[in-house]
Amino acid sequence: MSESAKTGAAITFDKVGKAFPGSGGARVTALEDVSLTIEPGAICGIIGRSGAGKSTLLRMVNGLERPTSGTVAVGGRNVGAARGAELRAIRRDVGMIFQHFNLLASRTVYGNVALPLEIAGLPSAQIRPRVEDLIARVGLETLRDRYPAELSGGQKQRVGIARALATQPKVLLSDEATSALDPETTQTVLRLLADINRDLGLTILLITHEMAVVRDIASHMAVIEGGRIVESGPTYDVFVAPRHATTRSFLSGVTGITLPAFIANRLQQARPEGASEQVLRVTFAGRHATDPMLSQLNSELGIRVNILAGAIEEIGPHPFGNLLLSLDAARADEARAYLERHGLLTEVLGYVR
Ligand SMILES: Nc1ncnc2c1ncn2[C@@H]1O[C@H](COP(=O)(O)OP(=O)(O)OP(=O)(O)O)[C@@H](O)[C@H]1O
Repeated sequence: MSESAKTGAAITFDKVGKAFPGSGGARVTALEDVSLTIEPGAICGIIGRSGAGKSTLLRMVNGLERPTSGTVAVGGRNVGAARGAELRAIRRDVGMIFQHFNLLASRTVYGNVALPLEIAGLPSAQIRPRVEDLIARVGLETLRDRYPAELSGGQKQRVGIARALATQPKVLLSDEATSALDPETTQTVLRLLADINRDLGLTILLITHEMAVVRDIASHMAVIEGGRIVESGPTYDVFVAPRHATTRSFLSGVTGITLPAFIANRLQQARPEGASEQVLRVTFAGRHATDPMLSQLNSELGIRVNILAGAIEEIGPHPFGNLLLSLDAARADEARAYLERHGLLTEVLGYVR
């Protein structure tokens, strides 16, 4: 960037609630008691199912929605209470990108990126170099005079990103920005966002229903369900030791490991009478490896395990792995204690006869 970039701003949600008027005088609670702090320069992914409250949460950061209770602050400024010039100033600090790009069809790439600066009343001599810079940053120099209809989805999102950065915001909001893109284009857009975060230091808050997006880009994450944050923390920590059932179910989609059908169909929560096998998820992080552990279980304790499925993932530079195992239920407590003592995390998924 030719002009010095601003650093990111913290985003804080403090006991935020939001209710909408519903039909017949009823009220729809979209958010309840949401407290979350996103540090300056972090990339935070909010994941949740449809209707969980993600968009409502995001839209509070730029004042498109106001909380019914609690406060939302950007860089210490209370967004919900801001009006007029103060709200406009906050909005200049908060850029946003959208699932369907929201570009003006009648404007070229250049014209779309320049628009927020024209609205802000910047002199045209200052607009040109900044827009050229932004177009170069997102790699669209050769397409600057094209119209949106002449661009691919990934290129359109690059225009959306350049436009969102035009006012040199401290925060970038991403509303399912890669949901309409194919997996390869998703990766290039996520890489671009990560580069922007690294180079400009701005805080990125993104909402998604895809755990892979969180894994690939977010330093921190929060899981939202029924308007409440059910789990949050550094992405690596949540992936390695998910506590909430919703988090686990999102994770089972992304780790690519699910129980084989012949086991899943027979799985019971309670241990049955007689001989049975316990089905276990074992998670290992960083330097802990399972290979020696599983063979030591056999050589030291005489406990044999069956590996049902397994995969190794990376979160940023850190590897972590997941294994699904089954073993004699009568020896399972002993085996789990042994694995936990050696730094592995275990979770009982159920039992099969
Ligand atoms: N303007 C509104 N008026 C009434 N109810 C609303 C309004 N906006 C959202 N809601 C309700 O609030 C809840 C949360 O909606 P929200 O759009 O924030 O969820 P979401 O997680 O973003 O879902 P999706 O992924 O489908 O966009 C839903 O029950 C929704 O119907």
